[in-house]
Amino acid sequence: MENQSNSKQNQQEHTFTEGLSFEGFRQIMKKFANDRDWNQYHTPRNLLLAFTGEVGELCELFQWKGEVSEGLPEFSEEEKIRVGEEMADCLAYLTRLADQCKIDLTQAILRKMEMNAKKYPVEKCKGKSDKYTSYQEMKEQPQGENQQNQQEQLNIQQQQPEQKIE
Ligand SMILES: Nc1ccn([C@H]2C[C@H](O)[C@@H](COP(=O)(O)OP(=O)(O)OP(=O)(O)O)O2)c(=O)n1
Repeated sequence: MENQSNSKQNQQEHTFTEGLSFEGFRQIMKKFANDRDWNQYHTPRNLLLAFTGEVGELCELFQWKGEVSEGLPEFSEEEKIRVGEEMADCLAYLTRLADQCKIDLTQAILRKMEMNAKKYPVEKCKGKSDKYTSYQEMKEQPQGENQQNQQEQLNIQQQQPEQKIE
């Protein structure tokens, strides 16, 4: 009986607690910095360094564990809490960084997800993890010339990443 309810729980979709938007979190972090007179330290470069430091702390928790599974069954409850804390620190600094750079993070996320959907159409990439460049359509060319042209196109795309999805 207990096993049945456990497996039912495992099948349930994992969700985040509702009620916090990116704008809400921006305001929380802004107030946190304002209250402490820390805007003077929260410069873009400092925040970027702090962010990467926290990414490092998150990586440290996974270091030497080998591959871990969905839901982190290999981690203790305490370790899982630490994982959440480090993720929160990463997001806190990223949110502050976006704010201090005057980037609308909500808009940037929505725009980027739309770009991703166009770049990785379901019908072309379902079940495949290839980079989008591997299935981009190439103009019909005679053999040999086509290969050279593909390499040239890849080189151009690598130099101009913002034009990749057009
Ligand atoms: N100048 C600072 C210092 C801290 N924080 C906030 C953002 C993070 O959410 C958290 C980071 O705090 P710590 O630098 O103390 O880092 P940790 O919480 O990871 O502590 P430790 O390094 O001991 O693991 O506090 C901040 O906004 N600006």
